[in-house]
Amino acid sequence: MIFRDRFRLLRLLPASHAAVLGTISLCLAVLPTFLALVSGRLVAEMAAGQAGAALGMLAGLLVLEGIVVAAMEAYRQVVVARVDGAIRRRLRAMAAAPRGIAHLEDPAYADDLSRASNLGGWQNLSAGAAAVAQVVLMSRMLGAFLAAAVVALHSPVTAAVLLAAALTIRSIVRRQALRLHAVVYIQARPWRQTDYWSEVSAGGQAGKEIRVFGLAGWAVGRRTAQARELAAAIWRTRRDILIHQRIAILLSFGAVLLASVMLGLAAQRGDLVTCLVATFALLGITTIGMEEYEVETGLGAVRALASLADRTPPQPVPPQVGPGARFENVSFAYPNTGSVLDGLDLRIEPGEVLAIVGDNGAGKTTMIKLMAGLYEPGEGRVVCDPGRMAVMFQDFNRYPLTVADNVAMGAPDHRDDREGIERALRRAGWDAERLPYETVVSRELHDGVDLSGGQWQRLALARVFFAAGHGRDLIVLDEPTAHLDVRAEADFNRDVVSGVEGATIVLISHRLSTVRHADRIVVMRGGAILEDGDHNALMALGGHYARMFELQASRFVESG
Ligand SMILES: Nc1ncnc2c1ncn2[C@@H]1O[C@H](COP(=O)(O)OP(=O)(O)OP(=O)(O)O)[C@@H](O)[C@H]1O
Repeated sequence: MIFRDRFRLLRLLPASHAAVLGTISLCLAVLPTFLALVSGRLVAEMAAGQAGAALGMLAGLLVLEGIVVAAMEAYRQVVVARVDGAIRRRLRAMAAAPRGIAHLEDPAYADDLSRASNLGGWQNLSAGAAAVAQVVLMSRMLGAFLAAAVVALHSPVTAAVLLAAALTIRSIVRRQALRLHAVVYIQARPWRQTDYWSEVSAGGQAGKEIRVFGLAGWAVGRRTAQARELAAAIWRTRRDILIHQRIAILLSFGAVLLASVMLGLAAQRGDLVTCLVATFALLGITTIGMEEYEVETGLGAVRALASLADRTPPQPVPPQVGPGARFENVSFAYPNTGSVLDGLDLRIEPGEVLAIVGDNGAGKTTMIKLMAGLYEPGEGRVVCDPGRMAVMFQDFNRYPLTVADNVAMGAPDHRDDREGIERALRRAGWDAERLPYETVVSRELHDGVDLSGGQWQRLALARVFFAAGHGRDLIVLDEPTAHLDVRAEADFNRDVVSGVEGATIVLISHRLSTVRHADRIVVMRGGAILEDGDHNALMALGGHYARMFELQASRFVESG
């Protein structure tokens, strides 16, 4: 297990980087031994009154050591950034690959995602740093063995004792690193919550409500309290580890004592080389803790990455079905909800304008998500080709780009089709005089402007029209007129509902004036279809739709 994990770490390093890194860290690991040998020789030469070659070699080695240390520091940063960058790219690709989004809403998946992507952040779970540390660690172990071998030439017993002390200290340090890491690792979820409160208290998104309700102090306080609690667990473990350093300290002390005794004996025998080598070997082992900690913490990111890769759902082949769509006895529930759709049967005929209405939470948006393949049904079958769909969700995306680029997102391969973009915008009723097509729509970006709710909605509609212009013939609009004024809603009914030829249109709306001209209206309740027919038929039926329509109409009569 340990070896497999560590091997995994090494495999993160591109071969060329691993070779250079291995060479540099090997130099760093063996240089102390050579320095010791040359120093010993220098002393011997000085004693014989003929210092010369050794002095030059020592100076050369010291310069070399300086260069290698500086090279290691610079190169280390390059490799860490490269490995962590590659992992981030892999994570993004892995998270974006599945057609569905169920995995993104799974808290355990989100935990691993933040463990694997919080590279070098507060948790210091940097896989790159761990991979580098693993190479350094191996080189240092090799260096320690080399030093011990030189010591063994003079005193095998001393070499064995020093080596045993080194390995024991290493194993103690490793266990301590593991303990500390375990505390950090389980904190992925609470730290995500803490990040949320940071964003709420200081970010722009929630700023309006935070000010209106005077929540700033409360949000900052909540973030601080949570962060303190999490940090306290780490500090408790650190303190505990510090208190339990006895054995490591005793061992180090014993090893130093042994080296000192050797120093005395060696000095008496004039055998200074041995004691110098022993001292350097000791110095090598006492600083092994940092790498151990980096390896253990970085392994957390690597394990999370492996677990994400294992859980990435297999990719179903997108169905190549004709226009329209079908729900065949479909039942569906989200992980923590009861049944949302219950044995739903619905046929959406090619070329028809179908409206779906129903109370809040009736399952209308869920139907769209199933059609788009964002979730798989629990039972039954949804026959629909997501590749033919152009969807405007209620919470459509607001890209911090220009007006034209926002539209182009509907068919990114055709972003050069300026004419098509402008046509789509005109059809969505865009006021190009007030907001030219090159206006950047983002309040965060320099020179950007924010849009009103209705303007954003027109932009999202234009995106769908642009997609439809490039071959998407199943248009789905979830609450397309929610933010539009009355005149714009009337234009919408004229231009969209009756103006699109050949395409199938699915409209979801609580505004019954938006859907009354649809070819067919289905009324959803409790995850199943309650009523089905056109406006006149449903009015004649005098059921749920008729009551909702009369209620909305009477409100206009009263206020008019
Ligand atoms: N991602 C989700 N995870 C868990 N439950 C969800 C999720 N999305 C929706 N639900 C639940 O599924 C039910 C149906 O939601 P859905 O959005 O489909 O309703 P809707 O008919 O579109 O409602 P509305 O008219 O309010 O937009 C709701 O009870 C909601 O709580």
